[in-house]
Amino acid sequence: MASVTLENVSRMYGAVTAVDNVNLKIKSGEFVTLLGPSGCGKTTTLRMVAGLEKNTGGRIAIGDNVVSDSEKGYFVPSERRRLGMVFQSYAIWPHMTVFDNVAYPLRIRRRPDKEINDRVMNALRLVEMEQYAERPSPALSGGQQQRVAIARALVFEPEVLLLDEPLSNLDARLRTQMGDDFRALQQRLKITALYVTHDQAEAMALSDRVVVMHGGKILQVGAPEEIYRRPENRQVAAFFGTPNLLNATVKDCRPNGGQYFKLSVEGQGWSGDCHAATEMPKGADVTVMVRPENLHVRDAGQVNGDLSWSGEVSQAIFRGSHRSIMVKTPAQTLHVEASSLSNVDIGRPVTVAAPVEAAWAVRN
Ligand SMILES: Nc1ncnc2c1ncn2[C@@H]1O[C@H](COP(=O)(O)OP(=O)(O)OP(=O)(O)O)[C@@H](O)[C@H]1O
Repeated sequence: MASVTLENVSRMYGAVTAVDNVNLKIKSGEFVTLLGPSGCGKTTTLRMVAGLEKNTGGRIAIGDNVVSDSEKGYFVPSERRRLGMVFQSYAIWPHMTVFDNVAYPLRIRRRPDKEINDRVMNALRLVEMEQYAERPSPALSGGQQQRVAIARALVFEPEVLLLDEPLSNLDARLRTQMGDDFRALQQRLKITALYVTHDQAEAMALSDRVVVMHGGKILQVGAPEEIYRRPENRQVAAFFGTPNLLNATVKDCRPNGGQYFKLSVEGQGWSGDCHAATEMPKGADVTVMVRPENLHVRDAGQVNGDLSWSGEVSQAIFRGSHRSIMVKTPAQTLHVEASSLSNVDIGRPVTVAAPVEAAWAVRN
């Protein structure tokens, strides 16, 4: 398996900059996901690595081989890049059996029958579909068709696998299961994978690292937990779920002994401690992020946390797996995700609290 390197990669369409100076190194065997809202440049980035689109700036390398260098006018076509690709529309041919679908890329390259048979059966075994080899493709479920598409992408033992929203045609339950299965397969085979999705939960569950994109640029690259818990700015924070974002001012900042700084902050009618990645001057305006699942509702006055707010319950919604509780405070309404067993009356005065590890501050 090979690494993938993008150096100052850009793509212009006339005056539109679809991808703007992207730098990224995907290590051999790593699973990296490009995540971002519609139009942020994910697909264009993937298609440039695939060789289906030419970069108008920068260089792309697969392993030690440069495959595209816009300054030198050098471009290796897609079919010579040793890539496997899986797209949203599986592109399974309905008039062929499962075996023939997977064999197709080998047949057009006129490989010997014995090699075709061995490689196809091996690829089908990897996705646990060998017993369906002779089945006509239309007689498969969506999840099975997707596995055939993955087998076909693997049949050439590609150096890198590129996947563009491959699970988005599946229903929610199958999507999670296929995602988990695919992650297990990727780890077992140590495939280098570049994956595109706009689904945050999918990106977090599958990836070694997530690349958050916006407007053609990379906003942040990091392990899923790092990006979720320690976003670099308000935009990345707001991209995952529905965090509480509170305006505050820094009163004090000191090293925390570890990697982070501990801040004392003050907002409208509240104060407390939180963590930050960088040192912040006294008086600096910050946004403090606290995720709904890390907030706890207590009886009024019962302070049990490093940060707390006084307020009144304005709404409580049963959602099956949890209960969404809205608490109106002088600063703003806080969203708390509590156990579905918990129950609170509307209008009741409460204290909302969070531990210091759950509160993360970024500069405004
Ligand atoms: N062939 C094209 N001609 C002109 N503009 C294009 C072309 N392809 C893409 N774009 C523009 O480039 C930008 C990035 O598109 P891209 O498809 O990479 O986004 P995306 O993040 O993959 O979005 P989605 O999730 O909707 O697929 C968009 O503004 C899009 O309109």
